[in-house]
Amino acid sequence: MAAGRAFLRAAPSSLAAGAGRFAFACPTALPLTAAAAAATGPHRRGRGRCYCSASDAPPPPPYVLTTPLYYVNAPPHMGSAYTTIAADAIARFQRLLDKRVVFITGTDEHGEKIATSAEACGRNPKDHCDTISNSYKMLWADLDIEYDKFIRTTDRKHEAVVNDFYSRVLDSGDIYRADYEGLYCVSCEEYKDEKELGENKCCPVHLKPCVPRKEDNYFFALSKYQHQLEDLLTKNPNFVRPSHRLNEVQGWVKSGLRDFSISRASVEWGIPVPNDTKQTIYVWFDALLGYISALLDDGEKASLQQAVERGWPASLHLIGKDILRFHAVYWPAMLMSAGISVPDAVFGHGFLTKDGMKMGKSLGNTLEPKDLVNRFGVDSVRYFFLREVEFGNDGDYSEERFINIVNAHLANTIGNLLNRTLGLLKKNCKSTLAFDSIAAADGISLKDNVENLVDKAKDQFENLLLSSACETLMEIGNLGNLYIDEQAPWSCFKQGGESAEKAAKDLVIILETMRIIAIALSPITPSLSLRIYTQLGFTEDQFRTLRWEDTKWGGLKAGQVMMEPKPVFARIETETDEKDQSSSKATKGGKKKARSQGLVEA
Ligand SMILES: Nc1ncnc2c1ncn2[C@@H]1O[C@H](COP(=O)(O)OP(=O)(O)OP(=O)(O)O)[C@@H](O)[C@H]1O
Ligand SMILES: [Zn+2]
Repeated sequence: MAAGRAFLRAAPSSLAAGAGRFAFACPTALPLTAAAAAATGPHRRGRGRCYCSASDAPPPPPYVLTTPLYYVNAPPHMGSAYTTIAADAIARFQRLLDKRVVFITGTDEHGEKIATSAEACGRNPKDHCDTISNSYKMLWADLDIEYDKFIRTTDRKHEAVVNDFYSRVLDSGDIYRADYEGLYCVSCEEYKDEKELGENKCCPVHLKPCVPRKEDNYFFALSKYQHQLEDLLTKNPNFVRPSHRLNEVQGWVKSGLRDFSISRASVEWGIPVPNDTKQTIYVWFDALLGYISALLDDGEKASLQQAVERGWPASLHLIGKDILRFHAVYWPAMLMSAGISVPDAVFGHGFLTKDGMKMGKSLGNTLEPKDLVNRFGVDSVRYFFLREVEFGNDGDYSEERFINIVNAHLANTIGNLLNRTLGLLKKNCKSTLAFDSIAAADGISLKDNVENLVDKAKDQFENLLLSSACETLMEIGNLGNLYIDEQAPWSCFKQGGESAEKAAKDLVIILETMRIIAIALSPITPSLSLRIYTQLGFTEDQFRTLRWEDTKWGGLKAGQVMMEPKPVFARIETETDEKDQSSSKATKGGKKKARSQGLVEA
């Protein structure tokens, strides 16, 4: 195929299936949840619903979002979890906007590093890949990750797609054979330019000396795409985000692109090069294709064309900055060569660091996400990393900071406010709302402030400013706390009459604020949001069908009965807390401790 063909956006011929938890099959398209089918019939749009429209109009293209396919040289760590949590939050936000989301993750399983790691564990490579790939899946379940597709590069369908792709690039005249000599970092699986290496020719990421290598390989004519890549980056400045990374990529391209080798003669654990079984395909020329082969359903005809028609191009590749060159330079050029649309955007976030160094499997300086979940709960882990690290920049982990942030924001600002309010409602209103939230907020500025902040958070989510979105939503919580403290409904109830009526309205106002926070924060803290939502008297099924537009003020109606107040978030106890508690027990009968856990009224 000619390299210069038009890059048309593929019209999806059918729809990507959701995760296999839906019980009812729609006859025409996606499966439905039992509840959605019972409540609404088949023609609904959104997560867990079918997308077949009554008018039979073609469905809009899906929002395809990917994480890197993680290398199975070792089990996942907090760095891999960070990208996946961020992607999950973005996918959940897009689903709230009623987009048809295909969230892809998976594992990259070929190459020298995998073969070596398998040997070190005394396993054959396939068994090793099965074990490690599974550990990723288990961690994603622990972290409330709702992916739609999990691709493994050892899947058969993937191999078929890689073969088709290789043939297309060959037909474009972009593959040739040559000798190559250079310095290689096995951990990066990449030849390095000497000028980017540190002392003793060490890789700057892995701090290990690169080794001289000479091979007779197949090459991809990257240099041919210099102008097309320059054009792509100039005409579409949003292709690489954040903007400082675009500058970096433009710098690489401007400095001149060198063809790169796409096969390895010395590596057996890989997909054989078509028509040359002595070589295997270079791991990156294989793994990147996983984003396309993931779109295929299991069991369907596996071909590149079929996969592309399933929803390509990707809307967003979310990656760490370490693999930006592969995604923002090599990958679009490869796609151009094969006559396939380039993705809409690549976002390269920063590193989680430990003592200033990138946390990574090769350096072994990792933090275990499962330990953090066991100790602090999944919402804390998701919230802390997305709130604390400005998305795009590096961030260092500190346990003290983790505990302080999570306690201040999730336990105090959110959990305690809900608990105090529900406690007052139980004591004074039999846990039942006396007013609609719209009527209760008539003339109250808090309502306008909440609405403005929700709009701001939506904008921030849309622009991937995840930390800022958390901050904005916490501002709403702070306004709620300020409001209840200023209005002091506990004393108004005691006064009776109009004051008590006003107090009953104030409780509705706060609970409506909590309802809105629960929805808007659900991309970040889905479990916590569900607990808040069900305490407000809604069902889990209602929670699952929520959309962003449900953040509009007015969801709570008079007569709605709230649940028993139960702390929705357990404050993380520290040694200082324990000391405080023993002294407060002696003086105040433990009231302080109880309040810090969200157990008592103001
Ligand atoms: N310290 C980190 N901070 C943020 N993201 C990370 C970090 N480490 C890994 N990731 C995520 O994982 C991707 C790299 O995946 P990979 O499986 O190669 O893990 P790795 O731990 O970086 O491996 P290695 O240390 O061998 O390079 C990154 O692009 C990023 O998405
Ligand atoms: Zn390296």
